[in-house]
Amino acid sequence: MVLERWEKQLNDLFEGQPCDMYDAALSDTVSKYPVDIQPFRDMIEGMRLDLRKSRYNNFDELYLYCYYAAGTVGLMSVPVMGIAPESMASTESVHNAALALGIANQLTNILRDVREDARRGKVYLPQDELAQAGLFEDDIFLRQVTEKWRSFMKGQIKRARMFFDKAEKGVVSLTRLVDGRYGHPYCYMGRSCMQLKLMTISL
Ligand SMILES: CC(C)=CCC/C(C)=C/CC/C(C)=C/CC/C(C)=C/COP(=O)(O)OP(=O)(O)O
Repeated sequence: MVLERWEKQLNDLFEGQPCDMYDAALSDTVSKYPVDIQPFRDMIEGMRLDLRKSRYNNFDELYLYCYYAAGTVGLMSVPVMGIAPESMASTESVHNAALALGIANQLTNILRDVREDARRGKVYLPQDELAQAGLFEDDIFLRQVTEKWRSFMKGQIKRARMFFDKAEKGVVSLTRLVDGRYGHPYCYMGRSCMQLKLMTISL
């Protein structure tokens, strides 16, 4: 299976034996910076989870998925971006901020793509919170924008914003910031916060 092959290639490239040019680029990065293999393994695990799971009972379960899908990217990025020696922040707090940025970004994508995901049979919203709000899956599938839905979504948007707030504190501690869509943390923050704002306005 593809994911097993990726896992094997991942181990190989971390040992300096890349199998293609993409792996060679990552292998080179791994040789230059103290990158840990675990977030990469966790990302593959997330893909496995996504193949077998289409509902999330509560936020804890959803958080774990968000960690696999995007929190991992935050943890992969920190060793490359570097923590400024003069920064007073602990390594742990910078990792937590990077993790929070990944979670915030993934939550935003989930809220943005609710309908598209539902069409594929996927609901990445906590089932217990949907039930508490008096919502049923048909409200999603039938695209019912009711008062209940509006209020539920406002709560979800608020939570995503909280993760962005948590992330923001860590950015100042980074040393090597690269511009571009998949580079600078502020790019993710700006783009996703704009998406959250547009969602709020359209509710
Ligand atoms: C904050 C600190 C201390 C460090 C930042 C470390 C970084 C760069 C973290 C990035 C985390 C992050 C935003 C991960 C998400 C990666 C991901 C799955 C991107 C795809 O998302 P979009 O680009 O929004 O997707 P669409 O193309 O569907 O819109």
